Amino acid sequence: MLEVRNLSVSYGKHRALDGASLRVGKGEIVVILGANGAGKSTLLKAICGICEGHVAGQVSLQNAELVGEKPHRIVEAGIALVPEGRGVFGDLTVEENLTLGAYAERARDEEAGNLQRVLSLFPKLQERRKQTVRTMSGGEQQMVAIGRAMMSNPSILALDEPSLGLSPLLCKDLFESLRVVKQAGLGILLVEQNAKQSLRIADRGYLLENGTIVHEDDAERLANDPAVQKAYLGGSGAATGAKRPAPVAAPKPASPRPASGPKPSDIAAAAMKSVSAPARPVPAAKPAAPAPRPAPVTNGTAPAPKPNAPNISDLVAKASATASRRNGAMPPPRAPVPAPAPTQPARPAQPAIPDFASSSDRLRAMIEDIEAAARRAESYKPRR
Ligand SMILES: Nc1ncnc2c1ncn2[C@@H]1O[C@H](COP(=O)(O)OP(=O)(O)OP(=O)(O)O)[C@@H](O)[C@H]1O
Repeated sequence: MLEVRNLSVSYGKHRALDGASLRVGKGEIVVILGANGAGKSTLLKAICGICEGHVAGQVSLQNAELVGEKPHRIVEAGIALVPEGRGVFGDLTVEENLTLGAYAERARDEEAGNLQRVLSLFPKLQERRKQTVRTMSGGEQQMVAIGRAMMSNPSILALDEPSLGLSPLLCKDLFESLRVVKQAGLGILLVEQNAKQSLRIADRGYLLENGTIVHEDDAERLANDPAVQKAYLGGSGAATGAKRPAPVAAPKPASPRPASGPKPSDIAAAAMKSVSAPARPVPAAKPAAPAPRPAPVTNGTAPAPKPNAPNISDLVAKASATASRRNGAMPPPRAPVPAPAPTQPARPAQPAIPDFASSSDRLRAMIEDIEAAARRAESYKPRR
């Protein structure tokens, strides 16, 4: 029914999909497995006419050629996409989202019937018809997205990682729902990282590696194939349930900041490095003696920074505490606590004013200045 032949996509010079061929029959679930960046989303986007890259090859549905067609023509032809990230309209109700899905001409005459079909498929949506979608859970929103796609009365439903971000329980529900959708006679093209569960409901599967389909088989054989188990199911016993299901690759981070990113202290240090010089001249009133400047101490137990190796994390924490004090209740002013005298006599070469060549010194000096100003402000009494 859906036939993809020799489909290739390039983003500039980057070949993201290379001669992919596949088919999806009526009432069949076909899963595409592949690691991050393998080209799975690109494949779906190219089929649905929304790919930003250059697309070559053939996509046909019931013998109608679709490559080069506008996305809405492809929806009219009978392919509906549930995009990664769902794309629901958060400020609209469930019913409004579903109704929008019936925009295609092929769906308009059967809008009422399709709505009933979707609501009986997802009873929760029936209960929540009037609920604003953004107030729903991730799993419920995913149901809205699938329901909305089904409202276009498609013959092929393409889903891009629908289980992403769902709890294991909701995943189970989702895959069960897809089984019901299949029973309604739709063909399903499913891109998934959850290999174990998707192979359980799928009829066939394709393995996509670096833009190339490297293997095709029926789902049961794929699930029992030791190579597939090793690459996609987390070990040899996974298909029998003996091992924890593993995604094809590391799951996408929920937040845009990678867990392994730079530490706040590294970011602070890098930011300070970009400051080429102190923002203002060093005040002349600063003590000229070689003794270290009084250390700003936010409480009696805070360690005074070591003259030569201040800890950036401590400084950042102090700066943050200063800011909190300013925003919240002001504690009674504290007298500045002098730093302990250096254990060794200060060397003449050591400047009285910190050497601003070091970014951490600059940061420390700025914080000290800010704290000194805050102390002056706290103890300021206007003359009558
Ligand atoms: N719009 C784009 N412009 C340039 N390169 C892109 C674009 N979209 C995708 N790519 C690149 O094409 C390759 C395949 O990306 P694609 O999103 O299809 O992979 P994927 O298998 O869906 O990955 P994931 O599982 O992480 O979503 C990647 O190298 C990606 O960086």
